[in-house]
Amino acid sequence: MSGSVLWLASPVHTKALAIPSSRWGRRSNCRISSSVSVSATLVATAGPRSYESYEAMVYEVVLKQAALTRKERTNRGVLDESVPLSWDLLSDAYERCGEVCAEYAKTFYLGTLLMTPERRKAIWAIYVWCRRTDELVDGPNASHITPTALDRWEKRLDDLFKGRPYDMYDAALSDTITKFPVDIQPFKDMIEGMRLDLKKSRYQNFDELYLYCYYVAGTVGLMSVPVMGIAPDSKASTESVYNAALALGIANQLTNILRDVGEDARRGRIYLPLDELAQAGLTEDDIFAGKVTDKWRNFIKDQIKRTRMFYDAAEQGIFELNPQSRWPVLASSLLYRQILDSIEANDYNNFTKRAYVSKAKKLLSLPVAYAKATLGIKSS
Ligand SMILES: CC(C)=CCC/C(C)=C/CC/C(C)=C/CC/C(C)=C/[C@@H]1[C@@H](COP(=O)(O)OP(=O)(O)O)[C@]1(C)CC/C=C(\C)CC/C=C(\C)CCC=C(C)C
Ligand SMILES: [Mn+2]
Repeated sequence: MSGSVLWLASPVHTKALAIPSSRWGRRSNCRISSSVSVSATLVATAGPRSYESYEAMVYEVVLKQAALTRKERTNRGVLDESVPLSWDLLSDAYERCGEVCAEYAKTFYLGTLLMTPERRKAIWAIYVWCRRTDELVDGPNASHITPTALDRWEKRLDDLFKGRPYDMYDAALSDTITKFPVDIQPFKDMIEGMRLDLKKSRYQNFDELYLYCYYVAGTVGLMSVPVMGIAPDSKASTESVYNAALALGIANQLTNILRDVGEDARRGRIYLPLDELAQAGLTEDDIFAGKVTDKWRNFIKDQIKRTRMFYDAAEQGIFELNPQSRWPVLASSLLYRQILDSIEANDYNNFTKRAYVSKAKKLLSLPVAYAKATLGIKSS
């Protein structure tokens, strides 16, 4: 990781299932345990001070993003440097983003069709940038990706935010940021997550895992809210909506992690809090052995419980979004959440059985989400 490094104390969560934040309604028995280095990006965002947890640092990013939206900040100071694109080129660029989105995320793409054309195009552009970033470390060329390549990708990001896109997809995002108060920080933080992934394959506690989940998925929530918009009649604070967006990203990523335990272990990676693993009487070798025991079932039950708490925290916020933006978010949240049900149905064998949501269930989720979103039905 480049830049300065700040040392801080990270809390031990004596109650394994706690979501580590006073914002989630509790902060239990934090004890100072160990020192860990903090990302330069977050230090740059949050300033040179120490935090009791990574989660507290991420919260500062949330506050900053919410403040930017509240003031309806414009990125426009930079526009003088930009090369204007013809309307034809731009609409082509957005169309291609839509095609990529439809190809990789069909259900989500369908949902975006309900949004206003401006919003839908902007979400496609953000989606494509995120997908391309993820492909760098997860795609076919992933083994060739180095920190230098990520630095180059970040330089490209800086340029497109200054109105100097490299290609069509970048041009769409470059245009999007002139129309919506989207800030560069969550994009930079996602790249930081990819850097982290290149060098880290173990997470000592949930706070470390939380930071990773923020980088690669919570950031998506923060990028999306300025485009999706908050309902004009919403009484919720801007911060609470951003918190919900962050929570949904974290919930999605934790779900991915629980689904992919076996696959990740085969790549030598463990995205689970090692301290909680030890508390459950399990070791890394148990994961590599891939045996479903009662200890494992109990451990995964606890991880699922916490993940559902993040979904619950997110759901409230979905109803504060602009009405046309609610459906795709709710649909994707319902769909993703069902992966957890599937892990349970597989009797917690996430080593060799892939948890998935059947086509029929996916199809059923769409009208359910639509009804909930339009009638404002929140889960009990
Ligand atoms: C409606 C909606 C879901 C909008 C988000 C659109 C968008 C910009 C998505 C980008 C997703 C993406 C490509 C992220 C790159 C990193 C990554 C792959 C993260 C994982 C996604 C799942 O993808 P997949 O299953 O393909 O994973 P694999 O690569 O196969 O492992 C993530 C788990 C992150 C997804 C995170 C979100 C979709 C955030 C959702 C939050 C919001 C849209 C905010 C909603 C607002 C409120 C107030 C709740
Ligand atoms: Mn991926």
